[in-house]
Amino acid sequence: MAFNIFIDGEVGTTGLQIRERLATREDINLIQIAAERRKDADARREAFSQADIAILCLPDAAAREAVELTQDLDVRLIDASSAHRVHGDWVYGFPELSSEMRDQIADAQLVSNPGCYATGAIALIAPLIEAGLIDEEELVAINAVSGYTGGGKALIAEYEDGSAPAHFFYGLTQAHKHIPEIMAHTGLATQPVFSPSVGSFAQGMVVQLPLHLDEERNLRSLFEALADHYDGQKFVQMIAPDQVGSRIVPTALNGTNMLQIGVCGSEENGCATAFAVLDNLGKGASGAAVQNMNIMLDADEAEGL
Ligand SMILES: NC(=O)C1=CN([C@@H]2O[C@H](COP(=O)(O)OP(=O)(O)OC[C@H]3O[C@@H](n4cnc5c(N)ncnc54)[C@H](OP(=O)(O)O)[C@@H]3O)[C@@H](O)[C@H]2O)C=CC1
Ligand SMILES: CC(=O)N[C@@H](CCC(=O)OP(=O)(O)O)C(=O)O
Repeated sequence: MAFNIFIDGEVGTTGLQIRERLATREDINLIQIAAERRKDADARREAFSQADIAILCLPDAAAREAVELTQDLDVRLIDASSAHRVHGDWVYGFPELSSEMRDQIADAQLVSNPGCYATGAIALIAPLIEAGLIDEEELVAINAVSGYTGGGKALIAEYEDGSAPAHFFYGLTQAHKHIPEIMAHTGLATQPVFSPSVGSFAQGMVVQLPLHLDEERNLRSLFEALADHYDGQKFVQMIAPDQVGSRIVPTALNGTNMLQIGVCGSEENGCATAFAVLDNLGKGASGAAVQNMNIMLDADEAEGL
């Protein structure tokens, strides 16, 4: 028996990648509507009514509208947008965060995919708070670089026509849309200082968490806390301090659903960085959506990824 899946926003950046991941699967039947009717409420409602799960790959406002359209239908939703990430009715779709969260995803009617930067930041901070190596009251900073596909059609066009700079920082007023979910899903009491940036590559991302070291917080304890937390996770790859080398490359995991987590620095100098590498369109978007869908369908979690 095949499951009926509707990708609302199928011709957008995230939707296309999800379609590619699902196209060859025999256990999935894609419900599709003609591209020219993609914003037609009647056509979308008809598709929602046929689907077991709909994956929303839409701007936030359109994702909220989709929820309205499905009010009286029993379709389960996975939302890739940032509309519902701190909404109490929605399960946050980050199965590696805890086994409870994975179980909640499996049973959920409504799952919200984490943001791309938030995936990296939460992946580093939450386990370190849990291990007592970061205090919830600590003042932390998060630095990041993303591929330009994260910026949507306008930014993609700037890079494709050559008018965009090789690298730029943004989010300068400390109001980035991922900050609320980072706080909500780590427990940080004070807003972290977040410095995102974009480089001249389409996909890929590094999120860095700079940390000062002390007797308890050293390279080994940081690495071990993270490695313990992610033990057995098929989409997490740990990089020990002595394996990091001299460069962290944002494009290293492109085309995959993997999340690389590592720690590097100098105990002599008392300074370290915990880092996460991911594909902003993979584990940061379409890969995470497919992984959550697999968990909701009780399919192999790695199927299609
Ligand atoms: N790109 C990324 O790195 C990531 C994106 N996301 C999130 O995923 C969502 C989709 O992003 P992305 O794929 O980049 O966006 P795109 O703009 O590439 O795709 C969105 C698609 O939705 C369509 N659309 C817009 N409004 C409606 C509507 N009312 N009804 C039906 N379809 C509509 C658009 O059509 P049209 O082009 O005609 O407007 C487009 O095809 C966003 O919320 C984004 O924040 C999440 C993680 C990472
Ligand atoms: C490079 C860039 O502009 N990135 C986007 C985030 C990518 C994205 O769309 O994130 P969501 O997962 O929240 O949807 C931004 O900073 O707003």
